[in-house]
Amino acid sequence: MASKFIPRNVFPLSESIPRSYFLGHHKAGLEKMKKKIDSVDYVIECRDVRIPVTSINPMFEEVLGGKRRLIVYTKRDLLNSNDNILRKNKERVRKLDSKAAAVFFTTSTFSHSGKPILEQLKSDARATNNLGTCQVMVVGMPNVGKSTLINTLRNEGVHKAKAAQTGAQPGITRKMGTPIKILDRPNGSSVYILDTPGVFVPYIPDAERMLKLALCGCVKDTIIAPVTLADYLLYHINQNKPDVYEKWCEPTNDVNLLLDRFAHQTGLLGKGGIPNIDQAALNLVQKWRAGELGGFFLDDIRAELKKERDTQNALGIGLYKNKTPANKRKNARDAQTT
Ligand SMILES: Nc1nc2c(ncn2[C@@H]2O[C@H](COP(=O)(O)OP(=O)(O)OP(=O)(O)O)[C@@H](O)[C@H]2O)c(=O)[nH]1
Repeated sequence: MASKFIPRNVFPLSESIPRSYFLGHHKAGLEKMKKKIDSVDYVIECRDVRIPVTSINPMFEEVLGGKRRLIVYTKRDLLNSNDNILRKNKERVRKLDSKAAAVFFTTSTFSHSGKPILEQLKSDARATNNLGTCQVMVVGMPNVGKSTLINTLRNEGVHKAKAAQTGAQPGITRKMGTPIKILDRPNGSSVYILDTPGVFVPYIPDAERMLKLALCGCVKDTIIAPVTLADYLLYHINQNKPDVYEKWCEPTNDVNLLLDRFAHQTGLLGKGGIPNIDQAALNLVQKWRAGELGGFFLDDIRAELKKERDTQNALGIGLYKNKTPANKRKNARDAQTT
């Protein structure tokens, strides 16, 4: 009788995994946001629903300050966890955003998906300038789907064609765009939206977070070795549904075996019939990104929330600032001395 397959429950992280991907246009984009923020009335922050914690960029907290904000978890179609897991995780995710005006889980590639967001903006986004136009800035990590969301909102809101360029690789938007109209409100005022370049963080101390961001496409595919990325994907697939790759290979923890079989069966062979393992690894990752190999959370949201809280409390920054008893005492002391 065949022995039962046991998936790995820990992924071996190599020290050689790069931890940074902070490019010139990320830095410039962040600077531009800082300059622009005073003339912006509202912020939409996009995060990838598969990595709801890992795709938070704490640097936005510093830049965006207290601007009224709604959070959009993008690429909802790429999750097909069972309803119970999804509901529980959505509740956990919402806890992250207690200060947000609203939270949405959206598939921007579906038509009409922007409707609830537009309804929210219609009633909630106020213009602070004399012209009565409201400016909304969209921010997020690279490739989370900001420009796609903008196009959907524009199409739904003012029935106009695509205005922002989109693409499967990060870094398609490199400069802050010009304002794009997405809504005419009954009171005669309009809502305009600004696209911004995706911004990464300067250094990711946790190598596993880097792998998650890379797997979701926030990092260029040349940064992490394709076989490492495919191995990390295999680790997650095995914990969720190993039968998604049964047409190529039996359940395995050996990425080289899977890639070898995949390369042979999909014709990825070089001279002398040698399988092109790197290309096989990239193709496998792309299949997952296209939703063909199951959709699941990469973040263990409960564990990530705890890790995030611990890190940010230690640094005294970000989402959890002011929330610990020690911080509350410090804030009370600060308030007394000012
Ligand atoms: N399946 C799926 N794909 C999406 C969705 N939203 C965006 N995408 C895809 O994700 C990729 C990145 O989308 P963009 O809108 O270009 O992302 P961006 O955040 O503007 O990227 P940068 O230019 O790096 O800032 C594209 O291939 C989109 O088609 C979604 O809801 N579902």
